[in-house]
Amino acid sequence: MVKAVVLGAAGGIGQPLALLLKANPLVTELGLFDIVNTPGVAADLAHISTPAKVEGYLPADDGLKKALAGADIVVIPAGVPRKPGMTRDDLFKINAGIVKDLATGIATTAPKAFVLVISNPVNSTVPIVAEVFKKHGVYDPKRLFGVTTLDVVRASTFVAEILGNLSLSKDIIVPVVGGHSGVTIVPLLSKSTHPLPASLSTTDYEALIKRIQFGGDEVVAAKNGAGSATLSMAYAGAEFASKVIRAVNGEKGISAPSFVPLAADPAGGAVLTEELGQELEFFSSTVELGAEGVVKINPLGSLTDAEKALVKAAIPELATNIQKGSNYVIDIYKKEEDGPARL
Ligand SMILES: NC(=O)C1=CN([C@@H]2O[C@H](COP(=O)(O)OP(=O)(O)OC[C@H]3O[C@@H](n4cnc5c(N)ncnc54)[C@H](O)[C@@H]3O)[C@@H](O)[C@H]2O)C=CC1
Ligand SMILES: O=C([O-])CC(=O)C(=O)O
Repeated sequence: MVKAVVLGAAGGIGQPLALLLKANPLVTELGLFDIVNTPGVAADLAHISTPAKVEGYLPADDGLKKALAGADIVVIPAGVPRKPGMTRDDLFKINAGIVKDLATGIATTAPKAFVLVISNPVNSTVPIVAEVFKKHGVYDPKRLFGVTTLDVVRASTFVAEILGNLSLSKDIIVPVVGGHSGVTIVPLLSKSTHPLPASLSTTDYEALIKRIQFGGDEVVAAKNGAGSATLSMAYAGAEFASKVIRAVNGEKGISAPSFVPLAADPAGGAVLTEELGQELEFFSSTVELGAEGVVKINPLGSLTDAEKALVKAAIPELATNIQKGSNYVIDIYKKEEDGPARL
């Protein structure tokens, strides 16, 4: 029995993600929460002949609480997407508050759920969820994930394109580490299951790295003001959610890159910190999954000089993004504790 909940379920990602979760036979209950339109989305999905019982909720009448009651896994694609010319960090102003409020709902209603954060900027929204959970005394770093699967999916696709065989893409695994924005996205192409052609020029190699790092911009530009990746993200989110569900159900040997707290695996986290040469509270690396969430954070291992340079370039922005997310919540709680300013 698995109850999956989507927060932001009526959106561009939320709807196709809910569809893919409804199509997953391992999901037996599907809770859909959004500030608009969830009754319609739920009624529509409920006619699909798969096991999951679907229910849609709006904020009225404690809808968030009802949606989250008994949740095993909560996926969060709530929030605004980018328009051309914006960075993911430009979304912080609006999305930070949305994610903080939803995280508060999870902390109070479903504190044991696995939480998969899609809302951007992921490098900051995951720390936001962590701080909310810490405040409520329910923080389990093994259960919190920033969804970076779309970077992995893109890397597989773009490498398959270069190899001239798209049908290979489902087997191609390229670890993509770091974070989820621009230079913080670090594809480790030397570790691809399918090596690039030896004839690939340095220019083409660098173009491939850039394309993986800025794949999101490609979609934002093509949508021309109508949002960012939704369908590929729904696919990626459903893939990652399915891995977490399978691992929780006892399947062994499941791993995937994800932006996780290094505290989820202190020993693995220490090795990674040594490799990075700097302490970061969160980093995306390949993690091994089990019934309780993260079992092991894998080290980066041996890297080419070019990859070492990419990791080095990612760290300052990543550190800033993480701090921004944590401070946002810490400052709010501090102000609440201090009480209203005296006149
Ligand atoms: N992690 C990743 O790789 C990716 C992340 N994203 C991010 O996902 C987020 C959603 O993108 P889209 O689905 O395209 O946007 P969208 O605007 O189509 O949908 C967002 C949904 O969130 C809902 N929402 C807003 N405030 C809410 C609240 N307080 N509670 C519940 N629902 C709320 C809206 O009503 C809307 O239905 C954006 O922040 C985007 O940047 C997008 C693509 C990839
Ligand atoms: O680019 C965006 O804003 C959405 C996103 O995170 C992606 O497509 O990777």
